Amino acid sequence: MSPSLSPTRLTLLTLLSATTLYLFYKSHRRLLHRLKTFKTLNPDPRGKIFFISQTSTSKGLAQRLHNLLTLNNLPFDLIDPKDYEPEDLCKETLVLVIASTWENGEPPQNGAFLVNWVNESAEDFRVGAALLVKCKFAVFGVGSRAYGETFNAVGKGLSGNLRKLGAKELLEICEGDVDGGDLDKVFDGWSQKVVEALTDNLKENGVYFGNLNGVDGEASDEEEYDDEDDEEGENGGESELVDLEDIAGKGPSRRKEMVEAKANGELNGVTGKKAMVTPVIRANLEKQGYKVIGSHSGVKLCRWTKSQLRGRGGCYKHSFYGIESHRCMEATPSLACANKCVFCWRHHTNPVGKSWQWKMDDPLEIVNTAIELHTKMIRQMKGVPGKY
Ligand SMILES: Cc1cc2nc3c(=O)[nH]c(=O)nc-3n(C[C@H](O)[C@H](O)[C@H](O)COP(=O)(O)O)c2cc1C
Repeated sequence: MSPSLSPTRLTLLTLLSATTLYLFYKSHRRLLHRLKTFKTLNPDPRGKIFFISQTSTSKGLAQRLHNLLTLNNLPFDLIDPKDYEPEDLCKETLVLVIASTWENGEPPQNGAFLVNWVNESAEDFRVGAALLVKCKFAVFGVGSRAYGETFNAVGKGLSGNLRKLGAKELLEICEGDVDGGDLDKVFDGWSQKVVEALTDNLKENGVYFGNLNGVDGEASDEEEYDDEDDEEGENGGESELVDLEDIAGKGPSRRKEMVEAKANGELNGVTGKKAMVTPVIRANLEKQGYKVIGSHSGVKLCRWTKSQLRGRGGCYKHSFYGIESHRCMEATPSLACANKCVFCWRHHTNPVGKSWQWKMDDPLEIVNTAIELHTKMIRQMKGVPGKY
């Protein structure tokens, strides 16, 4: 045997080849992961112009803005919101809205669904304040000052609620008055400012709207790659946390559900129930550690129960009245008991006065989930081995 093929060298050579192959495989996976992340974060690199319009005044203005942006090489899609799925807003990075207001401060028909979705989401604590964090927006309101308090109510409401959902203003809202005699001049001035804001960004950052004032469309260092994700992928397992971007727009949407319900004659309060958990809400709740039950409830141990189980003090019920609600699930598990020691959003969002219509379909499942969470917690505290 030649010295170059001695067993030690052979082993070394094999090890080196295996390492090279492994590194190649890892870098390939890393590249795939980056591509996937980039796609998720930048599903559509074009901006959107929405027109919310009844008699085409706002639609005409939106078309004018679209032409101006195109002339300046700023790629935008002109969108009629009646053809748009609001849950896709989570994927947008730049949104311009031209919105008129009608009777009693209501939106025109073509934008009613989108406007209601934004308004309801902004008031729904389960949705969270970071839903549209990647999005920059600007609103131009079309209305008449003659209507007093409701002057441009739709534009103003949208602007405030988009902010509540985490979107950032590219420009402050601009309010056009159709009876003021200067609507075109005001609109053209605002449009020019939009172009300037976008082209300034293009000069500074090399992109016309990604990374606007620090809002980045690219993955951050932490997000870029996580070896644990990789291991999960390798094991063929699924991550328990569902990423908002992964789920948004993929599950059954609220608009689709409504269309289907209408086709089945189920709407208008006859037998129709509004789904409580849209894909966006579900993803948010699961990220917060809730177990979502049916389309109506989410359950997780309340922080006081956890604290009490850890011997760090309980809630006011214990301090003031000595009620040991953290032990309730051990003794006589019931829905009433679950209410005491699990946080179930039903009890924090009284539907009275809200448009939600729902009832509790699976009380048993709520209790069982509460018992399961409680038991897991206690086993964990006692150091019982197992997967929690
Ligand atoms: C019946 C009616 C009600 C209106 N109510 C309001 C209102 O509450 N607030 C407002 O700012 N403008 C109001 N306007 C003015 C409209 O917003 C205005 O006519 C606008 O140009 C309509 O734009 P659009 O064609 O894009 O829908 C109202 C107009 C009409 C005809």
